[in-house]
Amino acid sequence: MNLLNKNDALSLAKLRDVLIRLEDTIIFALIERAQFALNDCTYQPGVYKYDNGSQGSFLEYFLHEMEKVHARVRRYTSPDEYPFTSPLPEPMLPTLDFPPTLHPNNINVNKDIMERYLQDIVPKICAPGDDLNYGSSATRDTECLQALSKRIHYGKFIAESKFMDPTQQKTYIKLIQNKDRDAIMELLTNRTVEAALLRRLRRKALIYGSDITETGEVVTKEEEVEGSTATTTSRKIQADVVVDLYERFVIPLTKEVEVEYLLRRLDGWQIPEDTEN
Ligand SMILES: C=C(O[C@@H]1C=C(C(=O)O)C=C[C@H]1O)C(=O)O
Repeated sequence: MNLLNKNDALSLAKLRDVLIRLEDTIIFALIERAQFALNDCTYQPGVYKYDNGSQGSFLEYFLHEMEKVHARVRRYTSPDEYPFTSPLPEPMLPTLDFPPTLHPNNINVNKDIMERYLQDIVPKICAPGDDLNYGSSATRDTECLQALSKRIHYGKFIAESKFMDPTQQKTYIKLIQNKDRDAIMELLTNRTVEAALLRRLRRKALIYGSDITETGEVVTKEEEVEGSTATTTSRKIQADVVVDLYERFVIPLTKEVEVEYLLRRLDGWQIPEDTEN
């Protein structure tokens, strides 16, 4: 998809294809991270001294330096004029800014992503302990966080696309004018799409998380299950963890981004006459 092409950028079907592809990115990023131990010291503030004077954890230092590079490069690649006719809140392209102060949203999405990732995800996918691979695990953490942030910030494009739907625009305008957050959330929610996503995600996590031999067999291991030995598939990541991550965290945050975006959608925008009540 070309985000600089307005038709592509606002086609709901194309945007949903991007979210589907990002499922693969996120699952593989988690699998990459899961090969290293927890390495808890990389998340503790003040363990190391940094040349930029930062007080944060090793991971925060790492993210900060990465984001500096991204910000510098973006300056040279942003088009002068973004081809949307209506304003999109900054930053226009989803990024993981750090330190996480950034968004014009009330919610501090990236701080939420970071907290939930560290509390809920890393301890479930990594072996407890320390394997001294601090640089490797911080690199993988960065990839996971950037993929999650990108996915969740796509809510802005999804929301714009839903708002531009001529059959829905009047209703959205009314709800936005009434600041009816709950009704906006209800209107933008598509439970069929969510349920299909969770089913697909479980299958992907089962398949991508398996090891395959050169003759195509799925690698198995012998395991003690309730007192007897059973043959189970050896998995690099538990499908439940991935599904739970989406159900409790990725989808709800994407929708919060959608609502926050829509609540600002009328600011500085002239409502077309034929849409006004
Ligand atoms: C992203 C969308 O909006 C909502 C959020 C979804 C998600 O985060 O996966 C899925 C369906 C909708 O409830 C969409 O409609 O595709």
